[in-house]
Amino acid sequence: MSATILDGRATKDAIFDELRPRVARLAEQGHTPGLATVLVGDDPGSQSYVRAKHNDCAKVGIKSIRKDLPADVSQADVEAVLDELNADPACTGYIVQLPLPKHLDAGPLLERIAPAKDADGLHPISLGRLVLGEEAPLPCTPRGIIELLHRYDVPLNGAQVAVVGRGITVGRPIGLLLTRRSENATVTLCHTGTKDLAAEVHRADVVIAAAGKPHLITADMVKPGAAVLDVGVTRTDAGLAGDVHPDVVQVAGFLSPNPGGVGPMTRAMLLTNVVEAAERNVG
Ligand SMILES: Nc1nc(=O)c2c([nH]1)NC[C@@H]1CN(c3ccc(C(=O)N[C@@H](CCC(=O)O)C(=O)O)cc3)C=[N+]21
Repeated sequence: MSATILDGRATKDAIFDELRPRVARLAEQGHTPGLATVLVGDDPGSQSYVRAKHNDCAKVGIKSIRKDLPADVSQADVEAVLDELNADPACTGYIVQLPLPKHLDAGPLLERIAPAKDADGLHPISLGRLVLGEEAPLPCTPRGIIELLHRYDVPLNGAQVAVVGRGITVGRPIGLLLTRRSENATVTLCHTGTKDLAAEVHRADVVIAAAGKPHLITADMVKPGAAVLDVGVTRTDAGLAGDVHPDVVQVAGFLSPNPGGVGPMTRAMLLTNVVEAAERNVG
């Protein structure tokens, strides 16, 4: 038996089909949503991600604004660009593409984003609201993971979930979403200090691998029939490697591959956050 593949590309396309009429309605009201990206430097990976986001916008009718800055841009010049976007009515929401070059202080820049324009859902105000259960833009990758599971009818209510990795974009926030009453999962957050990772993973109905360690999750660790989501990705000499060993497909009930799983879902949720922000602005 082989796992059912949780197809992030097809699901992203389905979500785009749902966003298109919402964007058209906003446009008719004179409120076409706009997504801006701030990209510093010429890292090829970051450039290709940003390009994909602008292509996505074109597909659903969202206006997109690119701010590409040189690798040696000053902190003050980035701040000026953020202030400009905060004031620009054509920009509904925006992201600062990470990672930033080392000479920039990322924290104060990310905090400078107007919370109402936080498309990533990673602003301290947004994360604080998530903890408090208040309405806010949600972090895109965790939201994409949950959306993918819902669309394939993978049960979360009462499920035991093992999250592997405590990063700010995925591992740290996803437990907050999964333990809301609407999802009702029980979550264990595993990390490098976890004594028996194999045991924690083995009792899980859902495994979210977001550690950034190639092939960390092996077939023997997975409970037969579990849903496994490969979120981490690492560039190795042999090419891109996910956190999940390829043999897991033989044991899992559902598998979200990398690529083709959570990455496209992250982009779909970014656009969803922008459309929701535009709808909030119209009231
Ligand atoms: N402020 C900020 N927000 C982010 O959301 C953010 C970021 N910075 N920095 C980098 C990471 C990475 N990330 C990805 C999103 C989609 C794919 C994606 O769609 N990947 C495709 C493959 C794309 C390809 O082939 O190049 C897939 O998994 O199938 C990948 C990676 C967002 N990030």
